Amino acid sequence: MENEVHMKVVNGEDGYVLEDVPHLSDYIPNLPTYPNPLQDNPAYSVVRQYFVHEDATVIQKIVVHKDSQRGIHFRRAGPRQKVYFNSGEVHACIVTCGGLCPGLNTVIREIVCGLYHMYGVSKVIGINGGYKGFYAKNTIPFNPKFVNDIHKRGGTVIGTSRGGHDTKKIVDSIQDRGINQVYIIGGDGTQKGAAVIYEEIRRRGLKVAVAGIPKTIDNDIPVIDRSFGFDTAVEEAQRAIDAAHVEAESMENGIGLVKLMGRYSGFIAMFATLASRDVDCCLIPESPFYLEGKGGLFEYIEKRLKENGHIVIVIAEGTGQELLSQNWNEKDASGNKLLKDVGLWMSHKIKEHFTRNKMVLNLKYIDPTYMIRAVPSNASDNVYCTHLAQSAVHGAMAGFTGFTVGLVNGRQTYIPFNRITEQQNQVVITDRMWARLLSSTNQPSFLGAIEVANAKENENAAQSLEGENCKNNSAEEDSVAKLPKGENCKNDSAKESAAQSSTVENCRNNSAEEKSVAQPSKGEICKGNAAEEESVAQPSKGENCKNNSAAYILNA
Ligand SMILES: Nc1ncnc2c1ncn2[C@@H]1O[C@H](COP(=O)(O)OP(=O)(O)O)[C@@H](O)[C@H]1O
Ligand SMILES: O=P(O)(O)OC[C@H]1O[C@](O)(COP(=O)(O)O)[C@@H](O)[C@@H]1O
Ligand SMILES: [Mg+2]
Repeated sequence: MENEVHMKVVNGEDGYVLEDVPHLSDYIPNLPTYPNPLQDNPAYSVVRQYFVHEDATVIQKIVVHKDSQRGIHFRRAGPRQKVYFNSGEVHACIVTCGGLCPGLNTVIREIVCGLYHMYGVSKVIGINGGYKGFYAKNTIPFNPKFVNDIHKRGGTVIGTSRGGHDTKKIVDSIQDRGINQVYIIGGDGTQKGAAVIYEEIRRRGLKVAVAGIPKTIDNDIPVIDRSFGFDTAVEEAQRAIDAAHVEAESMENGIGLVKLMGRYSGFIAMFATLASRDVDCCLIPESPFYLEGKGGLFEYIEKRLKENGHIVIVIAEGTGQELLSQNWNEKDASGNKLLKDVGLWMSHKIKEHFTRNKMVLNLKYIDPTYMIRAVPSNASDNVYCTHLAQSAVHGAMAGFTGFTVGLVNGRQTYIPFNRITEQQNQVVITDRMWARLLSSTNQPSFLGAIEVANAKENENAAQSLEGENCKNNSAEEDSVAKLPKGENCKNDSAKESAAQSSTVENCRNNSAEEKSVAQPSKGEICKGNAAEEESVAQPSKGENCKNNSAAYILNA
């Protein structure tokens, strides 16, 4: 099978780059268009400029200097004046793949309802049990009544699975059933699968729009501000941390150990720790640690027990796998490495150490990993899921294909598949956010001077515009590498202060999202605003940046 990737990159003035998404008209000539039925919908007719301008794009990096190039942009999502499907013609399907995540049912509900209520589409089916359901199972007919209450349930009403991605069989099934819009909800693996489905559909010249909706409880998908369900997961993790804290502080030398999800990325652990304030130590895959000796974990535990009588430790599941699973190469059906239980390993190690040192210890290990992803999404994730689903529907109706919908700097965008599958979003331990965590827990960084220097160097190398970008995703901030030694941002739940270097550094935060704004000179204003505002960054003059609803500003 041909494995061709069609990139659409448009270059403009002053370094403007649009990483565009494909359109059905790119490979099918003379497609008819229709007026968007939304123009006659009373709910939307009152909206000023409801349709998105065809040139509207969203900038990826909102922190700029006065001489910055305009940089990478993505196409803004939303309804278009013209659509490429008429209502009666659409036969849509929805599939969910990979691990569970809060909000899956909300996304399903809103795709179904969006298609019905906004575009008058009544043929929508669910593919049962992930990718293999395309060729191995019966489909589930959807309508607004069927999906009415599903957002109140965890999981996915159409089931999910790992493995079973057979591109030919899947596209045969799409073709045989006459499906012409495919909504694919899943993580990095799923989006890679969606990309090859799109390429095969294109190779066959089919009028079928393929839209991805990124799902990952680990928040490990790059480019986007955060993934849906992440907020819920962090909130749910609080319950486990609270329980661990209550247990630990009620006993002599109490240790509460909580394992949270995070295969390669420790975002849930980091945010749950920052939110809780009861955690004394947070361990994530991105930050190596060691147990024995000076500066090690055991020394720190002993110190905290002496000072405080108890300690709460949060550990992300992918942490320290190299310590406990050498020569372990088992994989799940999708090819993801199976993890060993680092929480269990850690509790044995701690007990062993303190027994050896004849210290009384009361350790309680809590593993809420599946509990935090099996719950229904919270209110804010529900709104977010609705927005994502509707953006996907608008995109497919407008004829875009081969895209993932995603929030970039508070705006809904269409992102080409390759952009979100080529790398993984990870906590950058040279960023202010991790420094903020270290300062809030007071834990050792476990890094020697050489490792710190290396981490900073790697991070600097990864940044294309030296000194002028912050990675725009949920947890990442402009790199602390640029701060003189010892100048970290400190955090204190409602009020935060960012320590300054002599030259720069404001940072600005919102619960799940952080951006940092370097302010080298003057006149650079930050505004918080509602999620739907125009104009993200104005690099040429004024250097303003606007952020979304929950944002607040941190001034050093
Ligand atoms: N490189 C790939 N190409 C095609 N399909 C893939 C690829 N990686 C994963 N998949 C498929 O995507 C689905 C979900 O992948 P998985 O890694 O389990 O979860 P997630 O999408 O949440 O990362 C599985 O059905 C798997 O077979
Ligand atoms: O659901 P499984 O197969 O037990 O796998 C658990 C894994 O799923 C996750 O929750 C999410 O992983 P995916 O995004 O790949 O679905 C990981 O945090 C965890 O390691
Ligand atoms: Mg994955």
